[in-house]
Amino acid sequence: MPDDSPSTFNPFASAEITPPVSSHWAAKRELAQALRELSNTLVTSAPSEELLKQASATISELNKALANSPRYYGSQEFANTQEHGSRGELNYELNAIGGLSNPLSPGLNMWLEGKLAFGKVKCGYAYEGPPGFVHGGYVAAILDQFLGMAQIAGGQSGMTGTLHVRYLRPTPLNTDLDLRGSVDRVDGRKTVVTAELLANGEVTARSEGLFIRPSNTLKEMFEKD
Ligand SMILES: CCCCCCCCCCCCCC(=O)SCCNC(=O)CCNC(=O)[C@H](O)C(C)(C)COP(=O)(O)OP(=O)(O)OC[C@H]1O[C@@H](n2cnc3c(N)ncnc32)[C@H](O)[C@@H]1OP(=O)(O)O
Repeated sequence: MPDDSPSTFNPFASAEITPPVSSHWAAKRELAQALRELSNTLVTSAPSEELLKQASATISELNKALANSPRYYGSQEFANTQEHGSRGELNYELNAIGGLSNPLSPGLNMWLEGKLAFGKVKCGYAYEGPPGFVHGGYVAAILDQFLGMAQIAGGQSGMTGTLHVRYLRPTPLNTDLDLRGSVDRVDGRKTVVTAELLANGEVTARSEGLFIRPSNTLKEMFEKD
């Protein structure tokens, strides 16, 4: 069973995308990207009703075929198989905001340069809130995930206790967005991290997160009996 021992896997050492652990996960990344493209097409097109119904039927068939394979519910269950990589590797694939094998994730890429954290992401039309702009919930989620990675520079990692976001201006869709952040202070199990989200060099949102290293172990928190 996985334990709390530190993993050597570190996808945040550079801006390079870390390769998948196996050809299986390479294929999953490809399918996730195809599904992202499908989502983008669905929310930006007006096909005939007939074509829409045909697409639903085709996709339902595909879903049935995929569902008829071994199933693992969540990254912990995948990790327990010991055939799909470590918990860290699986989080890198399946995470809701950064996971390359998760079609709902906008694919946030993040890394550390010394004590400074950097990130890049682009949100297509499926992430629209105000017309032409990224939904504020996604902005907050992207910042949360980014702050959660940046806290590593403080020497520990924990769960988000509080997240504060100040939305300065709307964040545009289909635009390369940059993130930068750093640890403000560490106080016992608490780490306070700040970050900015930028579009075309302008800050669109500023945030501060308080991360708390839990009193219980990862095993207690994430592994079911
Ligand atoms: C190593 C662990 C790694 C975890 C995975 C890392 C993944 C990172 C990915 C990140 C990206 C993804 C991000 C996500 O999506 S993370 C998902 C969103 N966050 C959560 O679901 C967190 C849910 N909450 C908890 O699990 C626990 O309550 C935590 C772990 C937060 C604390 O439970 P614990 O039992 O350990 O705490 P304690 O009672 O001993 O209190 C300790 C101190 O903290 C203070 N306090 C407590 N709660 C809060 C609060 N909410 N705000 C402000 N302060 C709070 C408390 O007053 C006390 O202060 P003091 O009296 O000492 O001054």
